[in-house]
Amino acid sequence: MSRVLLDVSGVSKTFGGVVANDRVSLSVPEGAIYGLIGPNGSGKTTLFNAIVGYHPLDAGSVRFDGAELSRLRVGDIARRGLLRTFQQTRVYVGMDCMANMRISAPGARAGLRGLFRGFDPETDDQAGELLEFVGLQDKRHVRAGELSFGQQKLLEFAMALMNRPRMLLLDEPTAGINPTLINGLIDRLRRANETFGITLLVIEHNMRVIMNLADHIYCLAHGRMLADGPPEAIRGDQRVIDAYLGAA
Ligand SMILES: Nc1ncnc2c1ncn2[C@@H]1O[C@H](COP(=O)(O)OP(=O)(O)OP(=O)(O)O)[C@@H](O)[C@H]1O
Repeated sequence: MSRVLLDVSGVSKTFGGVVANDRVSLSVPEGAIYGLIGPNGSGKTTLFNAIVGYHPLDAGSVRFDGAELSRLRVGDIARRGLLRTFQQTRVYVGMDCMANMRISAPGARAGLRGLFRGFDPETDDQAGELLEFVGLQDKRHVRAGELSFGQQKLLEFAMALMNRPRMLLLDEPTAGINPTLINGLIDRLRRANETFGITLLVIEHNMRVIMNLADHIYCLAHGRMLADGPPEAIRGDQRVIDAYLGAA
């Protein structure tokens, strides 16, 4: 097995009286695709936020490639190659796809001026190639707001790839997408893992998707790590089944 890239150890986070993460630990080896599941409110998004520096931890540590992240800011963590996407897409609806890609290039956000000044050919080449990778090459000059929700998710994924991440945390990448596009998106996630070597940790409610995609699955319930194992073990784990039935 490859070496550990992301190592979360004993992470706790409380909001007022709500214990959203209670001493959560997990680790993801470099080059793997891991899943994170759990009923609504079990603490999955809170854990993603903790990993990428959106909020300070109450306790615990997050190490990425051996370095402690828990005191770093979001931007510093992103520069180390660890990025996340969101349940709701975050594309710029008034801009076309190319402009969305350009503004996602490292350093672009620091100077909006760059948008008007034009970008270097290398950035544009990379943007074009990645739009092609996600199947949006025909939509280069279409405003993101005119894309379907599923296409916006593909665009958001391509925007994340502009940063050449080492690891992506994906928060429900298939939520709200029609079944045809879901298969395309899964295929792209797998290819990003195989072709670019990007390690993935994926929150997913769609069991068919995560069972097919992930090498290994962690399951949270009530803020705690309930179980982890290969998909076939998780599928039959009575604790996991009970957690979902109890939450239904
Ligand atoms: N900023 C916040 N302020 C207060 N409570 C919060 C905050 N963020 C999360 N929580 C609470 O923490 C708990 C865990 O929420 P979280 O969003 O992490 O769960 P989740 O597993 O991602 O849920 P879902 O599957 O519905 O997205 C919930 O009880 C939620 O209400």
